[in-house]
Amino acid sequence: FSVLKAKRTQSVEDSTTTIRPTAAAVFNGIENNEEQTTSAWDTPIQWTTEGTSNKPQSSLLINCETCPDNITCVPQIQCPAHVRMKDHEKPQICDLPGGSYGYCCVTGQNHTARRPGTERTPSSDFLPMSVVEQTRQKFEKLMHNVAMLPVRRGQPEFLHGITFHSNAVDEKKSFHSSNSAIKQVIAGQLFSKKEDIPVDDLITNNVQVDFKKTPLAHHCAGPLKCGVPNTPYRSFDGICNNKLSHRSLWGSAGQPMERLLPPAYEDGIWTPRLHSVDSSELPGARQVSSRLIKDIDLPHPKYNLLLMQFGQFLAHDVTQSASVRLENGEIVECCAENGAFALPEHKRHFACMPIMVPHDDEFFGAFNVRCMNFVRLSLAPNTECKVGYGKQRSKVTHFIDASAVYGSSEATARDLREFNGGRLTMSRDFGRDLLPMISDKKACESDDPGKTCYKSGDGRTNQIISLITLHVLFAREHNRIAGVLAQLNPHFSDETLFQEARRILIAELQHITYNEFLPALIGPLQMKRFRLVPQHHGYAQGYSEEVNPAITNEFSGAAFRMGHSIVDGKFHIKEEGNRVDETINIPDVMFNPSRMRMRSFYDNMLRTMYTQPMQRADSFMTHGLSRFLFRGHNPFGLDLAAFNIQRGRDQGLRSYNDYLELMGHRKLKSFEDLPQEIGSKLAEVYKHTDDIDLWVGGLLENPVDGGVVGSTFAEIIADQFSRFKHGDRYFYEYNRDVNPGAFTIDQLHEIRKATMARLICDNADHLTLTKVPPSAFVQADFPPNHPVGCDSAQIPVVDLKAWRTR
Ligand code: HEM
Ligand SMILES: [Ca+2]
Repeated sequence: FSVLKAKRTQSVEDSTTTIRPTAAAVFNGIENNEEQTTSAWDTPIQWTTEGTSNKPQSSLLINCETCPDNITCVPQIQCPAHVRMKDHEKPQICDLPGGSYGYCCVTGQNHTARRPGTERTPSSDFLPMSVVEQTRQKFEKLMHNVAMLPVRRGQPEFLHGITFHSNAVDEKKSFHSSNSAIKQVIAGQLFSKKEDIPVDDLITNNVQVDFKKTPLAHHCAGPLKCGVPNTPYRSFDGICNNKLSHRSLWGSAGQPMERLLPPAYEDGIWTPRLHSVDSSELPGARQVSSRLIKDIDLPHPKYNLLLMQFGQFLAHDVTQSASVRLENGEIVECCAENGAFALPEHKRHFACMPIMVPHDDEFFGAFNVRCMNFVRLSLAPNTECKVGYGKQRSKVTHFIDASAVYGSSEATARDLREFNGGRLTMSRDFGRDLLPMISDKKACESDDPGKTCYKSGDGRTNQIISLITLHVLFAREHNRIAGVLAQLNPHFSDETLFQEARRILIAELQHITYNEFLPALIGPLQMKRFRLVPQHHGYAQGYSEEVNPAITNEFSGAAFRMGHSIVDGKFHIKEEGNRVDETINIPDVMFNPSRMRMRSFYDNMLRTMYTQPMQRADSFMTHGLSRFLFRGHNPFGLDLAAFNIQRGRDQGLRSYNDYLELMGHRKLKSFEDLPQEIGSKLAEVYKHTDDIDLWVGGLLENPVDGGVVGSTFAEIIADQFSRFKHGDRYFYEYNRDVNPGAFTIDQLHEIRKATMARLICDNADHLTLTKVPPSAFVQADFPPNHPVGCDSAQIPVVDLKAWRTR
């Protein structure tokens, strides 16, 4: 939005002037809702007890380095309590790196801290047994009184279900823990209705009712004892990253997603946002998608498909939600007769939230599709044993720890290891190393023996062939490192070689993420503001055991799904010499990786990715994803844009407007606050600016300077990567005081040479790929990024001699 953008950059620029005394002055444009309670999820500091408005107008920005202990200067998005404050209560503003400003905030990133004294105490502070019994009855009814129709193999919905699959053991665990969480949610719904608890108290965790002594307490976690707190290698499941026993589960597999703002659940517990602020129904997800998310080909002028593909690989490292499943592990079906209609409500599974397709739909109408299967996400039990809203479960470790390579449990890692020379198991194919084949039928489309599907640490690997290519690249890099370490240190055991290679690979992945990928995506200002820039020398500071590294719903449900817009509908596979050999439509290579076996395909795919432009991050998406997703052999597929919109509502994301406010911007009061073209498009679909779905609003913004996404997504993404850095004790840049597996300064120096280009050089087959652009996420013909030979000084080598121990 150019208008919006102008307003926003203006406020940032303003902050560079020295006379910006109070938050109130800066934010005088922000509405204040007098009716809102002052209950908050964070505790910002007021600079003087009388309130900031008493500060002399000429005072300078406060530099938080001079603040008292445990007060930090954070971007507004990391101090969400300000949203509920009146102007004169707003926290003191302070200097952030990059010439921008933030808020002095006491609790840093703890977004759920309550203000003492504001808790609401219902008639009892424990859950009455009558509610527990009602819960049991309701749950039984939900589980057994409905048609348990599974989705059939061969349907696009089946492949969609694979997206949430990990492995049989984890699926079982997931099923039981999600059921416990659903029971807790039902109890919360019954209890809050009985006690007439306002939604606002529920969504701000302001109700102190525990169910410790009831059967619902099955999953209430006591503090976990972490055996040796200083093991040099991170655990596979991410447990015990945080040394404090009551936070030892933070960031580990199976832990709940957290949130930047309270959920928009209509009942305060788990009912999705389905209504406009004027109480009418929100426009359906498919309507929004078909009206606003068109397929227009706008290639990005600078970045290539490798950036897109690295983004998805990274997304799968840090987040995997799971949909609610049938008891036997099968996928829930909410529609009937191949999507001709939705099952009647009394027959539907409780987790059904089908996407209704209008009869005159521009595409699906012709196929008589009126219903698209959509199943709500499973939940994680409330570990504090308190009545509260449902939190979505993520199955993978939240940290950036190459869990997509090694898995998110020790058992998965074991299954992937060769137990020889520290290596991961690979399959040999025409003398090349590819991933091992998979035997679990639930992870692949077809039983056809001619079709291969591959196994890695992540269940989504076969989703698209370019993703498999990156998985091969990282698995090969692990084995390459293990091989070099074995030569340098012949006395190393298989276990030491494996763990050391893993530690180095994770460090390379983290370095490439923060050094190459993230700056391209969110631009230099956000990198500085959120303190994400890697250092050139020495160890980094900034670890805090207060920072929860958890994925936020806003990140997984909206901001990082910007990636769906940068996908191109086709791969133009070119052999050397620029002759187009094959154009592949992406639905043809979803869960259909047989091309991987062609001898030069791996090289060709890598080259295509760094040569072919990605698409711009905008409100356009290829029909390959919005009409033909996972079509298999069917004439039509699914609509990923509609899924993203429906998923945001399932996850309780608030409207786009609320996130503008969170970042300290003015809310949109009417569609006229937007440039005419965008405003009128949105007004055709939404009734009110408070209804706009976050994913849609975020994609409509202009990119930030030097970045790919608009400022709302840039901030949500920056906040997430700040959690991954400041909340991960094993982050590669930390020294021994923090990180028990810290690198020596010489080793760190080598890790900092890691680039995506070097990874390609070291792990390509070099059959048809000879030269690589030094900035591998930038298009190869974007000057001065001309491809060079792998022995060029422009692509430095990570010298593993720094790991020689004798
Ligand atoms: C290349 C083609 C891609 C396909 C076919 C694909 C497909 C999907 C599907 C089916 C889902 C689940 C949708 C739902 O039911 O909610 C999903 C989720 C997601 N996708 Fe993609 N995606 C692609 C690329 C990307 C890229 C490039 C990114 C980021 C740069 C990305 C980021 C995400 C994220 C963050 C989620 C949510 C994950 C979770 O928490 O469960 N995707 N994608
Ligand atoms: Ca991970």
